[in-house]
Parts: sequence; C-alpha cells; structure tokens
Amino acid sequence: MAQEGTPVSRRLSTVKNIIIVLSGKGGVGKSSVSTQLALNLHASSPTARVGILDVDLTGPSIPRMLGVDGQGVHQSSDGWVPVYADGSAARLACMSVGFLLKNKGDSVVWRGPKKNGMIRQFLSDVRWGDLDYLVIDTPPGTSDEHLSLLEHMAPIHSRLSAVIVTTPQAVALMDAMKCLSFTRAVNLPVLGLIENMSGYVCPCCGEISNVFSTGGGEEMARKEGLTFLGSLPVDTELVTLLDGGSPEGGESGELVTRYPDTPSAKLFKGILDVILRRLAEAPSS
Ligand SMILES: Nc1ncnc2c1ncn2[C@@H]1O[C@H](COP(=O)(O)OP(=O)(O)OP(=O)(O)O)[C@@H](O)[C@H]1O
Repeated sequence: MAQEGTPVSRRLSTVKNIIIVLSGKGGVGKSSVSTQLALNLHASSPTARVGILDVDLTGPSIPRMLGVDGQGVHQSSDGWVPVYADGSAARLACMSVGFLLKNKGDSVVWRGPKKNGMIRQFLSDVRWGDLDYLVIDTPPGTSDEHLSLLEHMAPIHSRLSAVIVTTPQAVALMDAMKCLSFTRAVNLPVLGLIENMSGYVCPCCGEISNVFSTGGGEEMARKEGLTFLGSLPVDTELVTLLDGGSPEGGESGELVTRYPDTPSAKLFKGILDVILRRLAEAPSS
C-alpha cells in the first residue's frame, strides 16, 4: 500500500510539538534560548524526548552550546542518525550543519536553492524517532530558511508554533515586530515573547540590576496581545553553560536543574512552565 503524505510529514509524524525559535535581530540570544529550551525540556521529565534542529546554516552554534561540537552524524539505512547530547540515554537528539563541515572554522556559502535542499533533508532524512518536542533554531530575521521550513512543514502546520526572542532595546524590538508580522502573514501561532539580556546579574551578590533599558519586550507583548513568556538577565552562569565543551572549561548543561537557586534559573523555569502550559492548551492536531 502506498504511504500517504510527503517525506517530511511522514518523517515528522512521530513528533508531537515543533517549536520554531525566531528573532528579528542577530545576537539577541536566540540560539542560547533554543539550547536552554531543549535542555530544560529534556530535564523536565525523565521520559521527555527532545530534538533540536539548527537551521542557522551559515552560523551554526548549537553543537558548541550543547557540548557536542566536533561529533559527526552517520547514515543508516533509515536516514541520518542525529547526535545525542545525552549519550546512550538517547533522549536529546541534535542535528546541525555544523556536524557536516570538515573543519570547525569552515563557512557555508550557499545560495537559496542549496539551503532549501539542506533544510528539506534535515526535515525528511533525520531519524528523529518519537519526540515530544522538536526545537528549531533559525537564522535571525525572516529569510529563505524560514520560508523553506514552513513550506516543507505545511502538511503538519497544526503542530507548529513559534517563540520570539528579543532584547529590550528599541532597535531589537523594531525587528521583533517584523518577525511578529511574518508569523501573522504565514499564520504561525506564537507561544510568546522572551526578553533576553534584560538587566544584569551581579556575579558577587546575585542581584539583578538594570544597566540598560528593560521591559520593552513585555510592553510589546502587551500591546500586540502576545503572551509574555518572561525575561532573562545577562548572566555569567548562563555563559558558562553555553560555552559547553570549550577549551576554557565551559560546561554544557541546563540552567534550571544545574543552578536551581540562581535568579536566571528561576526565571527560565517560569518561561518553561508558560511554554508547557501554552502547548498543553493548544488544540491537538
Ligand atoms: N542571557 C544571557 N546572558 C549572558 N550571555 C548571553 C545571554 N544570552 C545570550 N548570551 C551570549 O550572547 C552571545 C549571542 O548569543 P546567541 O548566539 O544565542 O545569539 P543569536 O541571537 O542566536 O545570534 P545569531 O542569530 O546572530 O547567531 C553568545 O555568546 C551567548 O553566550
């Protein structure tokens, strides 16, 4: 009997929720939030199965942030086997163009059609298996990669949602608005907005001080009728976790269980709880 659906919809038929992480601007912490989201979803239950797909093809940073930099994916008869960031437990799968580059410093210089082909392959050829959540980290802005993703996942649109990451500054917020209007144009439900780098955690006393402006993301969420998922301060503990596997001794890992008493961990736990609640409320496909 012929199998129904497209190669992408068949491959992702075992994935319950797909969360696309977007930002209008580069450098606002989208990959950091994607990595922490995947790690903390994985840690949120002993049975949670999570995947993270890095479609930031020209600047893949997820392998480094997960501490699996330098590993390779291999082909099986049933497609690409992802890299498991939790070893033999195999509950946290990761795929990135970073695993396919010969040398760490190599750059990807591809035109649109080649990027589109790579994204289609990531969606149709990776052996994700059963996943509760697939987090997709995207390049900044709304580019070919975003359109390719949505086009290939059109048959499973009801399982898609987005999280928008911004910093509190006016320029970043302006670009976050463009991101939001993109989601509206393509009818992509938004779980909510995260304001990253909102205030600064003093490494000595742990107090959060507002060196720059804060609250712009929350204000934008309120005006636009979006859920404000929460804010995250600039935090050196987070940088340590995001420098995973670095020669300087960084250690990858999830914020919420590694540093449970820090302000950032408590704030991220709040963000995670709202995301889980929003996903539970969403109509099932
Ligand atoms: N809350 C935070 N506290 C401290 N450092 C942070 C925080 N969020 C992100 N960073 C750091 O900021 C830098 C940029 O973050 P990241 O790579 O996640 O941004 P991005 O939005 O994905 O960038 P791009 O889209 O341009 O690749 C990284 O070095 C990361 O460690």
